[in-house]
Amino acid sequence: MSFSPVNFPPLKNDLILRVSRGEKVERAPIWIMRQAGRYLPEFHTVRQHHSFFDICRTPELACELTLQPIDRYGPLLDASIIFSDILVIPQALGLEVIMEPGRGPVFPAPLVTPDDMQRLVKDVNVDEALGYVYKAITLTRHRLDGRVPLYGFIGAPWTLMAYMIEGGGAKSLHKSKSWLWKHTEASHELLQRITDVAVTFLVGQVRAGAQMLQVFDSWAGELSPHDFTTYSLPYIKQIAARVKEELTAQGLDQVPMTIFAKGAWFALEQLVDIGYEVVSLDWTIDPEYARQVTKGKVVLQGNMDPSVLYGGNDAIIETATRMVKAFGNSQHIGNLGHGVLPTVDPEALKVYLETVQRVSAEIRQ
Ligand SMILES: Cc1c2[nH]c(c1CCC(=O)O)Cc1[nH]c(c(CCC(=O)O)c1C)Cc1[nH]c(c(CCC(=O)O)c1C)Cc1[nH]c(c(CCC(=O)O)c1C)C2
Repeated sequence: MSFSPVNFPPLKNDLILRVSRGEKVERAPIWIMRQAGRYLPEFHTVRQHHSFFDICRTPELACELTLQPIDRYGPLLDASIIFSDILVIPQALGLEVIMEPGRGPVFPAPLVTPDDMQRLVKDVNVDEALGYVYKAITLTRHRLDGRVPLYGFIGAPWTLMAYMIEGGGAKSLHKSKSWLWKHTEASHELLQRITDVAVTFLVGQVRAGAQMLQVFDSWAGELSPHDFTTYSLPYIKQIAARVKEELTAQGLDQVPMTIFAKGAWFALEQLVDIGYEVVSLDWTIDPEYARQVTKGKVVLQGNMDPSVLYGGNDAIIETATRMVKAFGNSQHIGNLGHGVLPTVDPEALKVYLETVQRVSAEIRQ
């Protein structure tokens, strides 16, 4: 069945959109990074029969997995995020990525020297290469039936550059970081090429039906403050500005944008001024400190340590309550400080969702 990105069912829960616009709301909305994924038994049932990237490329399957946590947790989740991966951009740029069981994503032929950039596709036709994500988004908007809004997302240029050079997840990023100093010009060229694809891709996701956008700079905290300011910040700033311009140019409505620069606590003051409505925090940042630094200029998202979900219900309730109170009745979107881990008990996550919704409502009364 094919669907068009028109006549979407009316939204029944717009809490997260209202808080992102800076409106006062009755409680904190909540969603979870990686809420569709390996901790859910229903994910493994589908995954047994299909490879990871086949699922991403098959709108029916990507839609099904996106809906799994929404079906399971019902009103305890206030947003959905399209099932895909940040590594679809390197694929669109011409690099092969395979998902190895137990190991995660692997690039059989990563970029080793700047000469390897010749292997990248020059003028990527983003809408053609990643049109399968758009189709999954459009289908999911219809199937969600307005239950919650749908996020689109990308990986930030620095994080994607690091994957493209390291060839997958890595303990230290010395290969990709060495480019920054040895091949400075080529690094900027690579970051710019990723940025150009990212802008078109995000706008395409909104055209297809995405109602919010998140940029994952998962490896931001691997950079020194100076290098983050030089090699990440200008590009994530450019992305926010150009997406907004392009949405207007194409006659599309603006959507709230979130930046998650994991580990970049040192850059918090800069992150509020680069065009994102929401700044997502990892658990190493104290919410009260974040409120002081950001001065109400952005909505804050986060940020319990995902490992607390292994600590038993008492610890989850106590930690979540403390966190919600520390964010206060300011503009807050509940989430974890990073993605939910693959071996978490889905019932433990439920306790977290319930606690954030309940306590955030209580403190707003
Ligand atoms: C947003 C998202 C991502 N991946 C997936 C989603 C789906 C939507 C959701 O959040 O529910 C599915 C998603 N992506 C993946 C899986 C597991 C695939 C499987 O084995 O079945 C799922 C469900 C595979 C994947 N993809 C990636 C890894 C990490 C590897 C490493 O650095 O060691 C892994 C393990 C790269 C990746 N992918 C993503 C990030 C950014 C968030 C983060 O920092 O965690 C990153 C770094 C983003």
